[in-house]
Amino acid sequence: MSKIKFDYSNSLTSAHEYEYFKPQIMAAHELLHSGKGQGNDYLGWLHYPSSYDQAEFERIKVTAKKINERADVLIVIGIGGSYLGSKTVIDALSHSFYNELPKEKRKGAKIYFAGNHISGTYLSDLLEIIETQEVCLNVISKSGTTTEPAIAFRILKKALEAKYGKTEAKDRIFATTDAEKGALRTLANKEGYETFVIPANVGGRFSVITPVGLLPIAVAGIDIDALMQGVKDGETEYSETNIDENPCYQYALMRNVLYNKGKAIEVLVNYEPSMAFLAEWWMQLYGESEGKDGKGLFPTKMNNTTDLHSMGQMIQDGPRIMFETVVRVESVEKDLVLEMEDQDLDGLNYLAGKKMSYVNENAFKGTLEAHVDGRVPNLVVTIPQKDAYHFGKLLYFFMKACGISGYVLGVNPFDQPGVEAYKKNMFRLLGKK
Ligand SMILES: O=P(O)(O)OC[C@H]1O[C@H](O)[C@H](O)[C@@H](O)[C@@H]1O
Repeated sequence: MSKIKFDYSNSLTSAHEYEYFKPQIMAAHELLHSGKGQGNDYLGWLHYPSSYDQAEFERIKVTAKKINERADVLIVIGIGGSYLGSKTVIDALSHSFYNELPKEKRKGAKIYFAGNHISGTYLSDLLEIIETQEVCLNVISKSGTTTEPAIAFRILKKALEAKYGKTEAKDRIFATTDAEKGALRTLANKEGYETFVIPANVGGRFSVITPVGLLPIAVAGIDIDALMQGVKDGETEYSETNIDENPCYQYALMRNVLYNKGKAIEVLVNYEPSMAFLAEWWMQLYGESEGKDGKGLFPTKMNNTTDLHSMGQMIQDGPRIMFETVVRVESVEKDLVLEMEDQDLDGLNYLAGKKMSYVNENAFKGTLEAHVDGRVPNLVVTIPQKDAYHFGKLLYFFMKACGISGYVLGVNPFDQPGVEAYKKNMFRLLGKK
C-alpha cells in the first residue's frame, strides 16, 4: 500500500521557517500523545483505529446487509460531523450518479441525506421521492438534541410509521448516538431501535471513523475493512516523530508557517467532482477546531477546473491573503480518450489521442504555476488512488494534522463553544422554554 505524499516545494517559504516550527510541532505532538493538552477529554479518535469495538464493527456490516435487503433507500439524518464524513466518503468512492443507477448496478441502497438544514421544501420533496420506495432510516446525533436532525427525524419517523406500521417501522430505524446520554438514546431505548455508539470522547467532526460514518458507508457497498485499515495505518505512520518523514506533521507545520506570515485563508482544491465534498468535511474539521480566540485560518474550497471560471480571477489577482492546498489523486479509475475529428472546429485536434486525465493533470500543473507566480503559496497532498484504503488514511491525515495544528496555534482544537450563540438566539425567538 502506498503512502500519501505532501509537497510544500511551492509554499513560497524558506527552509529556516520550516525549521523554526519543528519544535512547536513536537511540543504539540507531546501534548496530543500525552493527553495533557486542552480538550483532552475528546481524544478518543486518536487511538480509535487500533482500539475500536470489533464486535460492533462486525454488527455494522451485518446491519448494512440487513438494510440493503430491506430497503431501496437509506435516509441518513444528521448534521455537521454526523453526516459530512459519510457523505464525503460515499461521494468520493461511489459512481458519480450512484443514486440514479438501476438497482443491479448499485452496490447498496440509494443514500439520501436529511436533517442538515431546516428546509420544509427539501423534506417535502424527499417524502415525495421515497413514497413508492422501501426505506430505512439511520438517525445520527451525538448529543441527541440537535434541532435540525430532530425535526427531520420526527417527520420521517411519522412517515415510516404511517407506511409500515409501528412494529415494522421500528425495524427500519437505526440510531447512532451516545451510549447513555441524550434524547435520541432515551427514544431509541424506549422504541427498541437497533443502536450504534458514538464514543463520548470522540467529537462529531472526528467521528467519521466510528459507526457515525461507517454504517452509511457500508450500506453504500464501500469496503469498511479496507477503509479502517487505511485509518489504522495512518495512526501508525502519522505518529512518526521525525517530521521530515511525517507528511501529516509537515502539513500542520506549513499551515502554521503560512498563518504566521499573514495568510488568513486556506483554500482546499480538488480536480475531481467526486472529491468536492471532502472540502465540506475538512471545513468543519478545521473551522470548528481552529476558529477561536480571534484566531485561525478561514477554510474554504475550490472545485476545479469549475471554479477557475468563477473564482480563478480572485485567486490569481485578489488580495494576497490566501494559500491553496490541492488534494490530488495520482491515478484515476476511469478515463476517456479524445478523438481526431475531420473538421477541427473546436480546435481540439491537437489533443487527439490524449486522455482526459492528461488534460486535467495539465490544468492542475498550469494552475499551480500561475497561482504561485501570482504569489499564492500552494501545498499539494497526493493520494495514489481513490479507494477505501487510501481514503481512510487521508481522513486520519487531516484529523491528526488538525489536532497538531490547533495546539501549535494555541487553541483548544476539540471544543466549539461559539456554535451555541446562534442556537440561543434561535431558541429565544422560537419561544423555547
Ligand atoms: O451529532 P450532534 O450532537 O447532533 O451534533 C451535530 C453537530 O452540531 C453541533 O452544533 C456542532 O457544532 C457540531 O460539531 C456537530 O457535529
